[in-house]
Amino acid sequence: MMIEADGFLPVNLLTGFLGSGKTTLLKRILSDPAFADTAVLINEFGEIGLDHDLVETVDGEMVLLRSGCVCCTVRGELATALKDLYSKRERGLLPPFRRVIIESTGLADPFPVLSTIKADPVLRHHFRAGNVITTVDAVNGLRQLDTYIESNRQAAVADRLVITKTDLADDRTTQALKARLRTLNPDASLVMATDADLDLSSLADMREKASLGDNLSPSGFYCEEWLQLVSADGAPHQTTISSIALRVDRPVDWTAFGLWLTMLLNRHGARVLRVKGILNLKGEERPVAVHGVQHLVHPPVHMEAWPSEDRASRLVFILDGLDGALLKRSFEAFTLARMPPVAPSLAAAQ
Ligand SMILES: Nc1nc2c(ncn2[C@@H]2O[C@H](COP(=O)(O)OP(=O)(O)OP(=O)(O)O)[C@@H](O)[C@H]2O)c(=O)[nH]1
Repeated sequence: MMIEADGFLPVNLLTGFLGSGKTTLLKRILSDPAFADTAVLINEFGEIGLDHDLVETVDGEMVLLRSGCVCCTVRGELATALKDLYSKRERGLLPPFRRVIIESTGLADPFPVLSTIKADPVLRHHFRAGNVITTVDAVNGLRQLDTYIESNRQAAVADRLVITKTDLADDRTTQALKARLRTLNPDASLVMATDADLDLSSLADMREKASLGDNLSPSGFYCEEWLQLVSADGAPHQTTISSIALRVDRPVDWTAFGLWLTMLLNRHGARVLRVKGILNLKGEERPVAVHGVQHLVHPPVHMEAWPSEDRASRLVFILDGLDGALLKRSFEAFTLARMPPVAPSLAAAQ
């Protein structure tokens, strides 16, 4: 089946620092009927694909969601993923989606993503830059802007700034964050994720356009200029960021795990940029999703079902200046010590 008279499909970029609420916003977007006919590309950071696992409706690398969206994981180059998507659309293997949303990783520099479309001769015949939607966490946002250049870049190139977690932050902090964002990016519209009246469709560039004249969005125009500005003297410097994935095959004791995580974040929260995972807890049929961002631990969420056959507990940590190998040893010592296969004294006697 061939698609008729295609225009240029807008590619919207959903970005924002680690744990700032990109996936949470994306889930809302995916369930909004206004976003039927949307293809969503999800990127991953870390050794195992937890982003992918944590979207409960996903099964495999490319799925059709009930809402009419196509959802895929980007494994290699973004340009390849976009071309693949377009070719499947043309061949009628996918519904004729009208727009794309890419969820970037929390540490992504938005500029290469935006320039991918402009730079690629094939892509620029089918796609155009849509909106950059940037989530900023009200609890951790100011500190992240002070410390990480990526956070500044993500905010500076945004067409839409979405402040999340205002329900967890005091009003003064939220106002200070707003003022800071306004200085970095006076033109973007600024909304609160918790606002009951938030019109999600106003965040993305929704329209397929027929003429090339429309083929440049403000972010496409101003991107390089802005990046130079926010990279100027006095801007935060890149630090040592690494990720570590942990895996435990035996069910985990929630109390032991909770204690270990609390101790870790009390002591090193500033250096634990993000922790997320899926846990197989002792005595629980369903998996539990855990999320933390620096000192903030979000309430654990019981998921409906395991997303795949794999029943192991899996955690990904993104660390700044903290030794992942040490963290792994501490986790293993702690969790294994609390759930020995046989009593240690018996094991020693054998
Ligand atoms: N209370 C509250 N929690 C939120 C809000 N937005 C997101 N969260 C929680 O913050 C945690 C991280 O949210 P995600 O949506 O996974 O963040 P993310 O930006 O996709 O994370 P990464 O992909 O790891 O960078 C989760 O536990 C969410 O439930 C909000 O507005 N209020």
